[in-house]
Amino acid sequence: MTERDETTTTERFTTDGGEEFDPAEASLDELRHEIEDIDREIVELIARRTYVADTVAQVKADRNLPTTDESQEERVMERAATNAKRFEVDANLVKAIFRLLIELNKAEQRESR
Ligand SMILES: C=C(O[C@@H]1C=C(C(=O)O)C=C[C@H]1O)C(=O)O
Repeated sequence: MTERDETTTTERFTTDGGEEFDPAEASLDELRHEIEDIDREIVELIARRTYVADTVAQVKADRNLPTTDESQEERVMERAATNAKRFEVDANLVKAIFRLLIELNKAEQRESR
């Protein structure tokens, strides 16, 4: 008997293949799968945001408007902070992410002009 066997009172589970595994590890695995799904959704949302911003860029180009719209950027940043508070996440962190998203769009918009 190993030291771990003597000290643990946790019920033992087996995988389909009959190997023993730690239930704490199993839930860690489930949680990581959940994170994986969320991460894919985040990338999908970034792609959607980028696509719409590209369309905005085309409209601006057609109307001879500049790529950058600082007042719109301020509105986006303010909304990001409001939503961060609503969902109880760090507003500075969320704002930093949105700053990056905006810069990403502007870099792409400049390239396509
Ligand atoms: C997408 C736009 O173009 C730029 C990018 C923005 C963004 O990514 O949110 C906001 C303002 C603009 O500087 C826009 O004007 O709405």
